[in-house]
Amino acid sequence: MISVDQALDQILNLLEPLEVEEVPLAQASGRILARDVFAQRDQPPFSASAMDGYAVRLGDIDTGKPLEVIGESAAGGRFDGTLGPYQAVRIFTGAPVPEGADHILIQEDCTRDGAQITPHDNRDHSSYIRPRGGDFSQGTPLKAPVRLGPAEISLLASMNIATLPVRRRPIVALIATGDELVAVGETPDANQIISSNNYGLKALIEGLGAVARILPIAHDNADDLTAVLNMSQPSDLIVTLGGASVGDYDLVQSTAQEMGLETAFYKVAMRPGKPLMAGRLRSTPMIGLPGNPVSAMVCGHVFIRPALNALLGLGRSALPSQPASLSRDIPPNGPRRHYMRATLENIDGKLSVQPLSRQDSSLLSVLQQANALLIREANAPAAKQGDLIEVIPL
Ligand SMILES: Nc1nc2c(c(=O)[nH]1)N[C@H]1C(S)=C(S)[C@@H](COP(=O)(O)OP(=O)(O)OC[C@H]3O[C@@H](n4cnc5c(N)ncnc54)[C@H](O)[C@@H]3O)O[C@H]1N2
Ligand code: MOO
Repeated sequence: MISVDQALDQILNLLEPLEVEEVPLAQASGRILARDVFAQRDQPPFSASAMDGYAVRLGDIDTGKPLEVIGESAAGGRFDGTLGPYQAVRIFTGAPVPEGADHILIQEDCTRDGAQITPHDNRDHSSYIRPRGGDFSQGTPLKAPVRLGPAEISLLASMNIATLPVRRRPIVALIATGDELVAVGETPDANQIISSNNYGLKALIEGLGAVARILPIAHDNADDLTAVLNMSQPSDLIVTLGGASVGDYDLVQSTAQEMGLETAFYKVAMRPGKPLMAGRLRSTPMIGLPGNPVSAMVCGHVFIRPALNALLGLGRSALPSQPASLSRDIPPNGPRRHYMRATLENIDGKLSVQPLSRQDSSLLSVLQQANALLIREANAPAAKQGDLIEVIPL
């Protein structure tokens, strides 16, 4: 059996970043920027007022003398003249600061009487001027690769970048296998269960900006599996669910091999997830996940997430983990790295992690209560309450 790190490395070796396509900004949410893009303009494009009030010369208002209001600068327009001594221009938030002014006197800090304003003694001392280019200037890059969330999208809009080079969305074909499975919404007979793994994986995959195609459930025979595997195009990755272990009806690997699968590895020293398999079927990378529902989802986090990141040009890396303090003693671990379902809490700024009491890989209700995977290394000795241990937040 190979280690989790070796398995991930071999999976990543099967994958190349996908092609780049141009999309309009309004359709770029959640996509991965594939090349650096550059601001088309300065922002703000002029020095701008941050408040409603009066553009003045700071030296004038310190004297306590009244100032004469000689014009107005509102957002979308500007005051064209130059401010002279003891003059003020009425100004609004976002409007250009007129020539000669170096300070915005907010309207709460003065009294207006006709065309005159008198500054109050007890004033706010901020200048309230946003300098030209203070946010970014023309040519400022947004560096690739980066996932485009709301902050990036609004920044790019402000940079006046109307279309963007992004990675094509990976297409993942999902194949659940097993005679006991029926699709959600159908009526199972007494010996059947509802197929959940394909829906859980679809949610995980689509949350990362990829497209999941749920194919028909394959029955536990080579003909049916072959027929469904033959439906897997178009796809950038084939993920099978179940049929991975050593039982008489675990036929995924042997059937795929008949179809030309080149196996990269089979079996990983991890719990849950031991019967994981990966390879290349014809030209498409394929990952065979174990059928136990929690095993499938844990492998989804540990392998499918990094695999999709690789297809999206986000590099080759394992999911980030961080240390947290154990909230109770735990026994030594066996020979496989254990990803324990756990709850992670921030207590007074310190992360505390508690493994859930039931760790069987069939328990979706336990997975749903977990918000982290606690990593127990292979053959780790017993750990004590308060020990620091690595966790992957989910
Ligand atoms: N003698 C051995 N038996 C098993 C071993 C082993 O090493 N020796 N490994 C165990 C481990 S670990 C796992 S994990 C499972 C994985 O088996 P398979 O990948 O072949 O999965 P199945 O047998 O098809 O199913 C296991 C379990 O999960 C349920 N299942 C399957 N697919 C779905 C689905 N889409 N949605 C919901 N539930 C699903 C299935 O009904 C079974 O209950 O093998 C152990 N056995
Ligand atoms: O490793 Mo299996 O994946 O325990 O449930």
